[in-house]
Amino acid sequence: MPESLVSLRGLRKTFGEKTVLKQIDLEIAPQRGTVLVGPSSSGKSVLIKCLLGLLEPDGGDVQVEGRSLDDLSRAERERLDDRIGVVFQQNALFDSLPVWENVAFRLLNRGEVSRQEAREVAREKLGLFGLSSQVGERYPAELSGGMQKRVALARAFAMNPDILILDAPTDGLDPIMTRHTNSLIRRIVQEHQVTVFSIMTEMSSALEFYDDLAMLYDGRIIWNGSTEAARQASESHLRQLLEGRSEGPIGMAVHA
Ligand SMILES: Nc1ncnc2c1ncn2[C@@H]1O[C@H](COP(=O)(O)OP(=O)(O)OP(=O)(O)O)[C@@H](O)[C@H]1O
Repeated sequence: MPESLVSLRGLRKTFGEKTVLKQIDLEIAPQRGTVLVGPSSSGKSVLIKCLLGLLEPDGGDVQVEGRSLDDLSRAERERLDDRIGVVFQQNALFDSLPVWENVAFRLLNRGEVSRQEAREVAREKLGLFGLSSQVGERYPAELSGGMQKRVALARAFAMNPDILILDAPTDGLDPIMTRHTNSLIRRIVQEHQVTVFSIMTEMSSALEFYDDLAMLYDGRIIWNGSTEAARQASESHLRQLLEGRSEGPIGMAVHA
């Protein structure tokens, strides 16, 4: 097994005058859960979008299984996309489609299963997140924020991905659903050899449910190691974030 599934090498991303990612070097181990933490506006979502190829980095490279994303043919890229389940921070559901079609979107697009089979997959995946098949017939705009998040999670699982990329997958969920979702993700990593890379804003869940932790600060990964080591780490930025203290080296001001 390779030591890392995804490698980010010297990744840089600038918007106008603002360099959000200065130099990102990170190895994401296969079949483990890695959590990305960092203060608000530190560039976590930008990092994930660069990793997914949704934003073009200004420098550096993203490699999956030792191959640069830039070198993949269109067909290889599509095959890779089929292996990746994604939850975006804002869920990114299609308002014009009923929930079940949102969940089964990729399956339907592939055209390899009937609508009936796709509907059945959607029903099963919605069920994983406590949503009934009646919810499947409704439209995203009719659902609460927490329900929309569950739909986005169900969609991420629809293709039985072996890589899950999650941007704040439990934000907006109640504590019961948060725990259920975190446990489910954990179980899936363990039982199905899935690799998870997830942004988390809730530090106790980050430490409890993930194997490895990387902290993004000032455009760089300033700490990276096991969550077990993170609990004991003395690095001052990481300690402040984990303990949620306002005093410390991380300021609270955010500049647009
Ligand atoms: N498309 C864009 N154009 C211009 N600036 C952007 C763009 N996307 C992100 N940014 C800026 O990049 C910075 C990092 O944003 P990002 O959403 O990655 O932060 P984050 O760490 O995910 O924050 P949070 O935890 O608050 O969601 C912010 O200052 C944001 O305004």
